[in-house]
Amino acid sequence: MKYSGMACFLRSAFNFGHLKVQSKLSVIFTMIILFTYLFYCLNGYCDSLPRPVYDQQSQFQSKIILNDGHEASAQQLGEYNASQVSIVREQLSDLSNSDAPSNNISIANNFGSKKFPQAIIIGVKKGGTRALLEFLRIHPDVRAVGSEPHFFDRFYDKGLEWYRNLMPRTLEGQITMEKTPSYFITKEAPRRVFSMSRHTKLIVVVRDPVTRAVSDYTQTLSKSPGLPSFQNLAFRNATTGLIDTSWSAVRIGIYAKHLENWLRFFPLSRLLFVSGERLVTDPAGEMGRVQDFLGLKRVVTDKHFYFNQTKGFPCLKKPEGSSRPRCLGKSKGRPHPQIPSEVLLRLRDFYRPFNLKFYQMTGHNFGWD
Ligand SMILES: Nc1ncnc2c1ncn2[C@@H]1O[C@H](COP(=O)(O)OS(=O)(=O)O)[C@@H](OP(=O)(O)O)[C@H]1O
Repeated sequence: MKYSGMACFLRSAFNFGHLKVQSKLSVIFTMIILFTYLFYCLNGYCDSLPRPVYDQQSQFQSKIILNDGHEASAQQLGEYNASQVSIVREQLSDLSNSDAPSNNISIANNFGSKKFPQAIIIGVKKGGTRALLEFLRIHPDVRAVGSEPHFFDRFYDKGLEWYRNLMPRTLEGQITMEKTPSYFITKEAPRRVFSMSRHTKLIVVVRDPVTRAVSDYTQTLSKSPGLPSFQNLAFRNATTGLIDTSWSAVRIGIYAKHLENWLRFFPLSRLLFVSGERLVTDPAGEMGRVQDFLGLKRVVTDKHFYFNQTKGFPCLKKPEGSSRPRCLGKSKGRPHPQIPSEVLLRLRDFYRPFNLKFYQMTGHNFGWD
């Protein structure tokens, strides 16, 4: 029954004897194209056609918000932990000034395969990690997750396959990357990354720990305006000037202590320390070092940057195929509250021995003292 119906359809489709040979040929040709297109769509290949940027962005955002590597419904979105949503919202706002977030998101890609990251930006929080990742994403051989996966600190129990599924697809020769600044201070992270791959390259963006602490405080203050003053939180005892190392804004800046944990598993050669200060004053120079470390051709150069006077930070010149230059969002490079100079001096004294140790461990003087 099915076959006789089909035969009838084909007979009537090709029964156009009254047409001239030329017209017949063009009708046959058109039908071949239509059938081929139908065949490809049924096999799912139509998905790889480029979509409008806004469509990709919304798809990208829902993937990020859920962080589960799968397409998800609005209901699942509502069920998702509120703090996660707010973290991701901030991460998205970091990218808000980008028109297409980066060239490797603006092309729908169903080719290649999802691999574990060969390189991870592991820290430090407020060091300039977002800037580094966005600058790297201009490189055609780098593909990175836009959000922070937090696999090696928060979601390790979800398993490695869950993690790999979050990664973008890469082609031969492309590097998969992600950034989660809290890995640097997570005790279990070095062992966990090592058990994924001992060859993972680790990048740490470090910044003067005093400025970093103020930046960290500024971020918390923006979310909780009733927060006590910086000095109230920084000192255990204001009279003696004893620093409260249990305050995370202070603790994160003791870089030497955290680095020790990583050096138990990885040789120093597997780590690259990027100066957060130089990333602002000489982004191209710092990007040169990063590309060398990753074994990439130096594609990202000074041609890609301009200094935006209003923002006070380097931004990306308009990338190819985009109409606007790109700066990071409002939560990056925001003004800091005024902290009394004696408080900052005391904090600087506190960090000095740790900084010296860090310079010795890395063989690099970052000039914070
Ligand atoms: N090009 C450019 N544009 C804007 N901001 C820049 C840039 N390069 C470095 N920075 C500095 O990055 C600081 C934020 O660091 P992170 O991205 O690591 O923050 S986070 O841990 O992901 O929240 C951010 O800290 P704040 O100045 O305190 O906002 C910036 O100083």
